[in-house]
Amino acid sequence: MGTSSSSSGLVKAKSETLAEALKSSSLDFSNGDGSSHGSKQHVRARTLSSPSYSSNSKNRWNTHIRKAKSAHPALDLAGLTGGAALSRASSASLGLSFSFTGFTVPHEEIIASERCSNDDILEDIEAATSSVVKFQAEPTFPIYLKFIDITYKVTTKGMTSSSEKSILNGISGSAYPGELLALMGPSGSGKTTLLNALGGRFNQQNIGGSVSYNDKPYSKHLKTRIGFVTQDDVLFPHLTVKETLTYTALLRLPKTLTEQEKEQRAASVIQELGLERCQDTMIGGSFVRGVSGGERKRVCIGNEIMTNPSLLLLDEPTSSLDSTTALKIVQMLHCIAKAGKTIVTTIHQPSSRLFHRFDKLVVLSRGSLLYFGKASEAMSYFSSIGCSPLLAMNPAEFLLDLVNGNMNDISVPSALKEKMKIIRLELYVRNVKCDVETQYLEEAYKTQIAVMEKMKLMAPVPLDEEVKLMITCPKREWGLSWWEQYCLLSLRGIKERRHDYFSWLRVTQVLSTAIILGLLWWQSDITSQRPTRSGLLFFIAVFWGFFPVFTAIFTFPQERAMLSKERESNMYRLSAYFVARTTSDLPLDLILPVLFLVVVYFMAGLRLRAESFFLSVLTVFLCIVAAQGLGLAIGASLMDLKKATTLASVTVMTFMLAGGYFVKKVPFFIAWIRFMSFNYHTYKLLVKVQYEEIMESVNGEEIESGLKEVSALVAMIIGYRLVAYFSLRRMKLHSST
Ligand SMILES: Nc1ncnc2c1ncn2[C@@H]1O[C@H](COP(=O)(O)OP(=O)(O)OP(=O)(O)O)[C@@H](O)[C@H]1O
Repeated sequence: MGTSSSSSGLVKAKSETLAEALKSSSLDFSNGDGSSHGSKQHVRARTLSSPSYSSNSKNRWNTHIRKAKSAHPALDLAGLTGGAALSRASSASLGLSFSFTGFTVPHEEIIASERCSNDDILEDIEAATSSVVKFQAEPTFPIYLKFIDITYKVTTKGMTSSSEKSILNGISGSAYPGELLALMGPSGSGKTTLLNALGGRFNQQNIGGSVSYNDKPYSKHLKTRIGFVTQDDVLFPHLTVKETLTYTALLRLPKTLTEQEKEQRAASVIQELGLERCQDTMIGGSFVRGVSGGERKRVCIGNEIMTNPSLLLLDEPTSSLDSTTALKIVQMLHCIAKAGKTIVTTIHQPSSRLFHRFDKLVVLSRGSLLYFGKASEAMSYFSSIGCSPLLAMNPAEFLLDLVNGNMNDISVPSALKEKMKIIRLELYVRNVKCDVETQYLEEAYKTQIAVMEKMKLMAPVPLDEEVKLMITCPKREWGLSWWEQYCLLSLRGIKERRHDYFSWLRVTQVLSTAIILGLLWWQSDITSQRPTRSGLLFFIAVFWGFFPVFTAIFTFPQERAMLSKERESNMYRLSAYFVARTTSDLPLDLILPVLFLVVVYFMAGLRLRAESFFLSVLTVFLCIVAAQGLGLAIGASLMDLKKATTLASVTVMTFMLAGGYFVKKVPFFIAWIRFMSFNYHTYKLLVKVQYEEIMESVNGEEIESGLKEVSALVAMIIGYRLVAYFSLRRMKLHSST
């Protein structure tokens, strides 16, 4: 890998000298995972990444650097302080970026750093380390993101006809390691759509143009390298902030870290995002009061930055935050970017202080590109095309006013003024709708910048082919084994549903039904063969076949957004999630029927034998698990609660009617329904348990061995769950696709 030139030798020598220097100043110079990586060189400052790292550690870091400087005065100081020379060394000669305390410093950053004074670099690094150094130091790779002529169309259905709507019209741009790219534009201009396209979140056939990552197209292996903070906060409402971030750390961080290290990482993210005060507060949601909107947003960001992704995409990370917190968040993103990550964020109305943190800017209006380039050059570009503010204005405010066509405080070129007059007249006379300002700005961009920018985008990224391939085809590794994932997901599920889990409402519902049944069938005589006794048994079969279906239906549709998000980031195996989600509630599912049957047994005077009580419990348990399977299958295959409840009510009613109590002989052409009815099998088993030694038949039905019924219920338990599992496997991860 890499070229072997004389400069690479020099660079290597410098790297070694730096290693020595850092060693002598008590810093550990090794690969991120502690092993030797051949040509890949990583500096890991363990002292700094330790959880005990505090604000004065910055000073310690500076001391280390200064010690290194004085020990090796011949060393390139700019490179040493910023890690820049080494980055240049490795990226130029080895085709790799240099991993510095867990993040890479890319080629561009290095070149940029040459223009800065040593103090600037030191300041940059200080800021970066203070924000990001606490994140674990595994090696990351740079991602050069380019997008050329992105188009996106959707078909919208009207009352009578359907039409095609263009959401994005040929958007081009780029974001490289070390850069923070902001997507700006009015609401509905296509920012989220573009961000989704950049994150590979659309079916390729819906989208035109090309998005490349280190000159390679999107591949699913990139999932682990990309962090995506969605506009809607997708979090479990009943978990606390600390629990949320700790579970993310445990599930998403690599196996190379111990459980303790993962927990420490979660703790440092909490500290980093200023969430210490609310770390034990529940996240909350529509029905539960929890943390504030801004805190929730920060938890979402924490979930994504936890894994140290190479490319971080954020949709409105500062919405609903006060200006200071928003600035803090953007400052942190800026620091993460400077540490070698590629960051793209949509933003609504940044303050001027915030605006100056952006390296690049995309300005959109109605899906068209009005500007792509350096953020610092945006104002001069717009003034070059005749649009500049008449009063001192925040640049972001000016840009938004401009693209929204609010020209009150903006000087407008005479050509545009003339055009606007004609259009207004046309508007008045013919009721024509035309956005003349956007058209003007779009044309201006096309003629002034677009061609030049596209040429730049065509240039290959400064990385070796081999390194590019390493990024698109990394080894897929889970953070935990299947069993560990299962245990952790079960525990998380139980914690999230702890309020439901021991719900007194459910207990009251079951107990009151049992008492009413007991009173209605009070001490019914088993030898009297009264048909009412079979009525009681049939009701039990229906009761325990009804509620589980309607509870289970909600399971996957309710967790769809979370499942989709977590699967998108390869957090765990679907099978581990599925088994955990469908088994973690089973203990309660066993407790409730036991309670129920104890009451009914004694009150209704059912057969008082330990064996028959145990068999009745087992029968009801099988019925519950089979009914849950049906609910899970319907919910997972439809993923729509309205449709699912409608289908489930029809199915459950049919199963009940075919359950052997109301209709004794079912016509042969629909006899199969009876065999699919868990009510039927449960009823038959309950009857068998109660009457086995007393009579040969009940209500004209022969009493046989219950093996057939048990097998049928077990087949349903497995079959319905398989349907649910494969439906989830097929589930599209994003509703937009
Ligand atoms: N699947 C779709 N079907 C129909 N219209 C869509 C679809 N997806 C996006 N749109 C429309 O495309 C436009 C751009 O949407 P997008 O969410 O990207 O805007 P935005 O700039 O992110 O807005 P905001 O800042 O309000 O979040 C909107 O008018 C939206 O209604």
